[in-house]
Amino acid sequence: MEIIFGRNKKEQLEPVRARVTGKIPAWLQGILLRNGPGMHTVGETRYNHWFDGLALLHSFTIRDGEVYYRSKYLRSDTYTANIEANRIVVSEFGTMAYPDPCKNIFSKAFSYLSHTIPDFTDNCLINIMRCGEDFYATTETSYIRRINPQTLETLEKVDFRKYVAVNLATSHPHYDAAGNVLNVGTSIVDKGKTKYVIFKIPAPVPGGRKEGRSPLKDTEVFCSIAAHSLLSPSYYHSFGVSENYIIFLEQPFKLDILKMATAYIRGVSWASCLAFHGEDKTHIHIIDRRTRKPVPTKYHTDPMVVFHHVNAYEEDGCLLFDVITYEDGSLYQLFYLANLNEDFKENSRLTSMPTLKRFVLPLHVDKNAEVGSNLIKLSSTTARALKEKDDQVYCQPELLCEGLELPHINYAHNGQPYRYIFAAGVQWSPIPTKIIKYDILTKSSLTWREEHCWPAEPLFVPTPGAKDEDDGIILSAIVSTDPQKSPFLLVLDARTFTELARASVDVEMHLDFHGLFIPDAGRDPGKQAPSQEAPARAAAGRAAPRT
Ligand SMILES: CC1=C(/C=C/C(C)=C/C=C/C(C)=C/C=O)C(C)(C)CCC1
Ligand SMILES: [Fe+2]
Repeated sequence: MEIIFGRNKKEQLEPVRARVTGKIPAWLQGILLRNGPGMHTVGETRYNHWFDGLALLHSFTIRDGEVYYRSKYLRSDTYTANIEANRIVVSEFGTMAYPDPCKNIFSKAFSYLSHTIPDFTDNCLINIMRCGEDFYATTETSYIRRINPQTLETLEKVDFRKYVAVNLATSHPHYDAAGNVLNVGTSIVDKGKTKYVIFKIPAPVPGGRKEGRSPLKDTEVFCSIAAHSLLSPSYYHSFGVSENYIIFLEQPFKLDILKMATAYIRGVSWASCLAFHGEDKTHIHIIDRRTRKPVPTKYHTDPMVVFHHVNAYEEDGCLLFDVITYEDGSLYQLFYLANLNEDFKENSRLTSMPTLKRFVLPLHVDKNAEVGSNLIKLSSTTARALKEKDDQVYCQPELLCEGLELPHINYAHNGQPYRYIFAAGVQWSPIPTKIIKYDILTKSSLTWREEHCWPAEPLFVPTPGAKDEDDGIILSAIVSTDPQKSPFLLVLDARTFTELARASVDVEMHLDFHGLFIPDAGRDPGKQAPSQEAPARAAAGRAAPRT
């Protein structure tokens, strides 16, 4: 584990050609662009948590059967300030930093007494967001950094707060067919209110970037949801969308705002301000995308913690959504770097297994239905929704499968009926050891694994003209802890899970979090697909600009 978490990774600025074994399909042309932490120490100082590490972008450029790899640290203001000071001077999720107060790194950074919520880091290490022709590295604060997907250079810093009142925003936006981006963020005690804000970044005007127009300027509030508690909004990492609805889980895993406001003077991290409240329920908020208003029914379920939504769709007057759930908030505790060492097996044991669950909500509740009756009549599921008094519905999910994380689907089916989930497989620890294809219909799965190999989130890329949901390939960057084995890009046939090719590189590669595939211009694998009409397709499949 030392190889993965202990060392700072070197950048690979010059593209290095990979050794390809097997055959990469000729149609697969583009860039797999990914993000994750690569530097865990600066000078003599070290971060406490894996999610604190400085963002290292890396990419696999796939062209005519060849693969080129490169990596580059995101030149965030956080990175620059740390490197200049030769120590950690900006606080991250699990590490509170104490900079020289004379050096003001961020404008409002340390005016803790006048601002309840401090300015957060721009170390955007979690994912890549696509916004028209632009790509951004993202994290969960209000900052995103535009990047050049070809050279991995860092471009401007964008603060969502300039356009919409959010202090935090997820790293898992959704895209629709028109190229609009939908995301959700938390607005903390703004005008005496704490709310969750669903916001939309409209599809950019074609050619707008050339005129210096950023689509972010047109960001608008889609809908907002008042938080149940002013001083303890929920933490969330993603949300769900179906064709007509948005699903937002207000879960009992909460940020304590008063603790956050005093964290700096108390010498504790942001992570210590997050807590699971097993005594509270999970509120399920459903927004109608057509009216931009919450539906009148109040849905709730037992306390749980969800990081990743998988998908959602509507069927026979019901809204179905699939999420990976935990029984408590212990997952993030397992990623303290002190645990990710030789005693990893003992220190990082999962106490709550990630469990794929299907929730089914009745969209129209019969006023005359008896209290206590099950409102779900679908034969395909055992999920239940029990009528309670005062328009309330208590949801009992169907348990589908255990041990899945970092789920991915064929995005043409986002918000639509679907059958397959591609995911990383975890066993006793939260670090994935396999890649899984789970078939929701047959409840069976296919697995890829190899000794000493640690796979990243698998991404699905459809074959051009594909008719079937699983007609395509799976891409996953694999890190190896066997010194004899180089890291590689794995290409699997998504249908059979057989290996089509691997592209090995003799470089240090980091275990990443999330990313996307940018098909080459004119070679959009989704373009000819019949399922093209599915609402979410276009934005996910549009080609990258050439610079
Ligand atoms: C800095 C910071 C945060 C950072 C959270 C991060 C960095 C979460 C990473 C999650 C990952 C990587 C999940 C993987 O699936 C909070 C808690 C939002 C709020 C306070 C400031
Ligand atoms: Fe995630």
